[in-house]
Amino acid sequence: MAARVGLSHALLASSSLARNPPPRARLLPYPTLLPLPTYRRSVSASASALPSLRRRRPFAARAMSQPPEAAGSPYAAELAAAKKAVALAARLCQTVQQELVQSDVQSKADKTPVTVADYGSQILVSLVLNMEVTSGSFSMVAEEDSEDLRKEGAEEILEHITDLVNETLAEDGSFNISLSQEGILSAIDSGKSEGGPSGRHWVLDPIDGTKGFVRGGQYAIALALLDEGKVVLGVLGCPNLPLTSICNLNGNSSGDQTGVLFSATIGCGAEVQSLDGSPPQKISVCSIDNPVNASFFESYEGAHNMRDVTGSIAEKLGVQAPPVRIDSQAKYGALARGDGAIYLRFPHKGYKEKIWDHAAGSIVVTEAGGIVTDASGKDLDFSKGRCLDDLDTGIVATNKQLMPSLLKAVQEAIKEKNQAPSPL
Ligand SMILES: Nc1ncnc2c1ncn2[C@@H]1O[C@H](COP(=O)(O)O)[C@@H](OP(=O)(O)O)[C@H]1O
Ligand SMILES: [Mg+2]
Ligand SMILES: [Mg+2]
Ligand SMILES: [Mg+2]
Repeated sequence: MAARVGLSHALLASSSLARNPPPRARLLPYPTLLPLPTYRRSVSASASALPSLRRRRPFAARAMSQPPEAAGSPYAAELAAAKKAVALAARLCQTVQQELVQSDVQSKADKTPVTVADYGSQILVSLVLNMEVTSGSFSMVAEEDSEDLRKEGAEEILEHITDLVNETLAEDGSFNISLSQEGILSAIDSGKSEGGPSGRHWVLDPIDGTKGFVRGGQYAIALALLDEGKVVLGVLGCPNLPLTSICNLNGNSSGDQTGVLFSATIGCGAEVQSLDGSPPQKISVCSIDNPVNASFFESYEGAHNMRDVTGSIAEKLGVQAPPVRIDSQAKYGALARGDGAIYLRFPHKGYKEKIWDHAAGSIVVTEAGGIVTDASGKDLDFSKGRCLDDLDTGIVATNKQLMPSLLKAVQEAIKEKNQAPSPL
């Protein structure tokens, strides 16, 4: 286990923390200083296998530290820190996606992909939250851990991640700090909390939609705060999502400006702004009340959804438009700003939903006036640990007008599926 090592006085003297000292500085729970002054990453190959991505303005972590619009809310400081953390992580993800090579993508024990950017994003979010939120103890439930990076043969990828993180920190300039490889591993493992019903826990999906990220499609950096088992704050960074509606694009970015940050605090509404720091604007779900006019979102990945169930629900409701298939919690964000009317998610039997796949997205939708429940109409319970344990079958999200007829259609479709003879 990594020793708790604080920031050295020399480092503090030249850092932004020294200029604006927090009332009670918390020691970083992991060693931070690099043994060497700088690393430079050699970018070796082009991402020829990926669709080309335009170079864009870097996202502005600094711009996110403007006075929080939820000022007066008990979570104003946490919201400002969360936005800053997500914007910085988005910057790293964007850089990696533009230059992604095969060796940047690894396969985890459960056969799902993880990339250097998933790790890099988790490290940066952990670091920024530790630096910016100095009250109370730090607990984070996050998707990734360092186990594979500690194995023999992982030295090169660990060095690559270390370089990426330190270069992102240096380019941003908000934090005069760099991490050693041990600091990198410890920062990843600061996300090992089990969460639960008491106290405060950050919930992080450093890249939601890793498959979309690797494909050059949609993905999200999803960060939420649980307080006494309830989601009280959520931030979704969607670097490839157009600033205007995604409706009818089937997940592809248009020529419009992309890079969207959704945020919500309990009781304060939901907002959207560009990831490079435009002023936030209030958003709300659509007001459609006739399902015939509704459009619905579902996963891009067919294996993440029972499409016979979602197809049957759409048919029962009379939905005419084809589903809009996009990766990640960008679906929740798009729903929250009214790009579509319904989000359906019915994983195959046996799959356990993780809290980091829904915490940030669900509060963005509910604070935008929508409802998110399971198939029986029950609220999602984020207090049970790392998984959504009590979930009945699937997740549905829509506006208040459509929810009663949607739940009826969902329950009928599930009943019919359960009664149908199973294929041999
Ligand atoms: N078989 C499966 N069924 C449902 N969800 C799955 C799945 N395998 C992986 N997932 C989850 O689906 C998430 C992506 O959601 P979406 O389908 O909406 O894009 C993944 O998040 P990560 O990419 O963070 O691992 C992962 O947690
Ligand atoms: Mg994953
Ligand atoms: Mg995820
Ligand atoms: Mg993920």
